[in-house]
Amino acid sequence: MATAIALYTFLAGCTIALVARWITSHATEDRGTLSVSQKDPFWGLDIVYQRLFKFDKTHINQNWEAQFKKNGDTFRSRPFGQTEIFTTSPKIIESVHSKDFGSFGVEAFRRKAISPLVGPGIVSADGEEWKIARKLISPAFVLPHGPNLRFFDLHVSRLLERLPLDGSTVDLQPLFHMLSLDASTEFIFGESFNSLGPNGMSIERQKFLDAFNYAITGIDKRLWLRSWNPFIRNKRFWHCCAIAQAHFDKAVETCALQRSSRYADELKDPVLVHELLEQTDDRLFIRHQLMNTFLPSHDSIGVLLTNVFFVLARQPMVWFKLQEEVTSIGDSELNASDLKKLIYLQAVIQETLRLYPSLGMRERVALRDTTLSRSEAENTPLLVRKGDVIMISSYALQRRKDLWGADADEFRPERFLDAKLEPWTIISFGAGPRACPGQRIGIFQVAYTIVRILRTYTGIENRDPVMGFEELQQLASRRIEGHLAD
Ligand code: HEM
Repeated sequence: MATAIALYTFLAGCTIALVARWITSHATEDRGTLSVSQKDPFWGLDIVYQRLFKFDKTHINQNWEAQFKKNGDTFRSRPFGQTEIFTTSPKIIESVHSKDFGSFGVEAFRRKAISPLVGPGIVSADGEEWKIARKLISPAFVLPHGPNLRFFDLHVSRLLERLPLDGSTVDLQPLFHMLSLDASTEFIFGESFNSLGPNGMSIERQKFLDAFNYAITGIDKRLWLRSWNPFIRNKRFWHCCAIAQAHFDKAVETCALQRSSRYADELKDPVLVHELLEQTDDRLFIRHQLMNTFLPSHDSIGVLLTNVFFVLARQPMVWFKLQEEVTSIGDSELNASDLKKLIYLQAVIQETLRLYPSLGMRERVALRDTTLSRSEAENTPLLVRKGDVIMISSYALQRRKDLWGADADEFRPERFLDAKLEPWTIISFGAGPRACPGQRIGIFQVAYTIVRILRTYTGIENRDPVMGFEELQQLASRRIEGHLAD
């Protein structure tokens, strides 16, 4: 009986909360000429059902792209009374990311989901808090002479040692993720995890990584559930967060002790922990900033390299063209400016990011009432209310046929050589003040790794029975399976 009363009280409470939310979200007000993607005008239960049960989990980005094809470049829906504006309009994207940057934030939906693991910091902060965090970590990304190769080169050499030379099959994906981990830990702590090293990672680091990876799956759920988060009960998630944080705390202490010897080597790239230790003694704050940077960086180049080789294995012509370009510069040592001159290689990386962006959909929440215009031709401005969510699909934007041509779905790197790009039609690294600070380092590392592989191997052959790109959504989109190269 008591249980039944509690259940009914709970359901009544939920209904009242939802009605209040529906009323306060101005459900009946005209939001410009936007098409609406839902049949149930009140709760949007049809779209909730569709997202939960009809969306193909291995093609989430394509599911959203299909919605844009059906409803136009900008449409809205209102699941449970929450207004969501989905868009691939370059003009709206420009406003949200740049012109009207201050009216939009991420904290409302990211903070509660992410901070149990990484704490408050750049990834989940808005306003002043975000500005301070961004300013603090920025010096570590300033590399006046381009990234230093000495250390990254060692990681790539170790990767190459693990690739067979006898034509046998190899799964590249886990190796690229190890490379990514080794490079990002080098950048953050000045000492790599060396997962590709001869002895592999230490047991302690492996324990940290397992805990961190498990916690990420929890964060992913929390991001999806938004305000329903408190209903998740998972002791293991909290335990894993604690393990990961303890590892970072210990690493910060060790780095603080090594500080004086660190600067003896002037040739080294800046290291994030040391840049932060220069600016503050607050260890908890430092741990938060480090973990906030580790989160987007630890697998970033791993995902991109995997996607590049996914394409190369399926399009040998692209591989041969790359090899021609790389051969033309001989066997000389490579620095950042040499790599920039390899324009076809740069185009291959850009084209991979266009078709397979690691963040296919990103959200922003309106922090105040504002208006946005959709295009030069569209006179009616779009009214956005405080609390509305803007969902920007870079995946669908970067495949729009009216922006990229009839062959938008095809992998054609030449498009980056031929034509001048229209602004705000590609946002693979984000854009505006919040654009990825690691873009230069990331592109450099990816380009360098590809060149080293091209110099070692004459060809590539796909041995993956799955030809299409199947996604695994885990904060970022990545491939489910590795592909196999020769
Ligand atoms: C090479 C592959 C990479 C890609 C495709 C990529 C992509 C992105 C994107 C799309 C965002 C913006 C997210 C948003 O708008 O909400 C972002 C943010 C960020 N990225 Fe990257 N990233 C890469 C590499 C890196 C690296 C190597 C680092 C660090 C060493 C890094 C650190 C960050 C940080 C700290 C942010 C948050 C910036 C802020 O909110 O102000 N990324 N990245």
